[in-house]
Amino acid sequence: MSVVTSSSFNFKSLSPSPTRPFPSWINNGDTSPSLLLLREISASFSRRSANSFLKKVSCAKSPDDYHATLKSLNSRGRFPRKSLGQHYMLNSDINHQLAAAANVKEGDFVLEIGPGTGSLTNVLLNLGATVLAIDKDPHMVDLVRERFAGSDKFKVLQEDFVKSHIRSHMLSILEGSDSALAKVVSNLPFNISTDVVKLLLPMGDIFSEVVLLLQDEAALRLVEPALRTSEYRPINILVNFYSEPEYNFRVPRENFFPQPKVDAAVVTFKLKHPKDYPDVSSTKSFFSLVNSAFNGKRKMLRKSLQHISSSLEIEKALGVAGLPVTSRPEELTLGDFVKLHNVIARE
Ligand SMILES: C[S@@+](CC[C@H](N)C(=O)[O-])C[C@H]1O[C@@H](n2cnc3c(N)ncnc32)[C@H](O)[C@@H]1O
Repeated sequence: MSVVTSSSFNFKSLSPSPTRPFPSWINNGDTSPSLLLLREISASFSRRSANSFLKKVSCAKSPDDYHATLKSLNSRGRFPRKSLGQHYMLNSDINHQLAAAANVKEGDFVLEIGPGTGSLTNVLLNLGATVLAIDKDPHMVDLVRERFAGSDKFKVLQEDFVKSHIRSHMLSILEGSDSALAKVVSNLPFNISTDVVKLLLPMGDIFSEVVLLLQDEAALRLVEPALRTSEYRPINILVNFYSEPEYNFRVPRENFFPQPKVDAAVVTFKLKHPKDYPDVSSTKSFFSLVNSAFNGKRKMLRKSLQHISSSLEIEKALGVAGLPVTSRPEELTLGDFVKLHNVIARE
């Protein structure tokens, strides 16, 4: 595995037409666009880290290594955009591990959010999957459309994933295919990860697995929240209601270009089929109860749920559900919320 360190990269320092003088140790004779870009970036490194960086670049063999990624972006005059969370994956081992976590194989249908330059897409297509990719950046869409123009197993849409009609896109792709359920594999922009989780996890009738590269701390909070902590939130109830989550492994920040300020982690959500969801009369009223409960996080449920029933009735329902009358939301597991909801719904 070749890990590139570019710790001092700064989005703003990257100018499309480099005019700053480059340090003499970088070969000024080569004027290829990617080397100019590389020099611009490297100008902000120390001499030692830049030397080791260049050495690693020259050793890299992947078609999506540091140099290839820069070249690909530079061929379109593109620079990573912070607002779009554009941190490109440089380590093809990680892309392979993402695909392996979802057990991607010949004949699978895979949704990829944010293909970027297509490094993960390439791995998915090589495994024999059909890929629907959605990217908000029209330049990245053009780039991957061109890169995979020869493949009839690739389709890309230029859309904001959060606003996309993903259910109808997937149903039209799966229609008439033998493949029962599709998979999601994605190196996500961190800023839309919560929205993506909320959108995709309730789609157990369409997807079997959702494998995401998330911010490490966010991943831990989603998968291993501790009861009675401030990190325990309604999204933890949602994650466990709709899926079996698993934290796979941490991905150090050095594997991305440009390097983010935080590490990432691969998380697998095995989606439950709707027939296996916890038994509640209405998911809408269940999550409405959960959200109301957490609205008054420090409050006891007999107070925060007063708009549903009187304090006395909530106390009674808590008792019937086998819970202390003084319960607070962060003390209840998914199972406890299900019991409480069903007791209240029966009354
Ligand atoms: C972290 S980069 C990952 C790129 C590529 N998958 C890789 O591993 O190198 C995130 C990608 O998501 C795209 N993106 C950002 N916001 C998006 C949104 N709301 N909907 C769809 N794509 C988005 C960015 O343009 C970028 O290509």
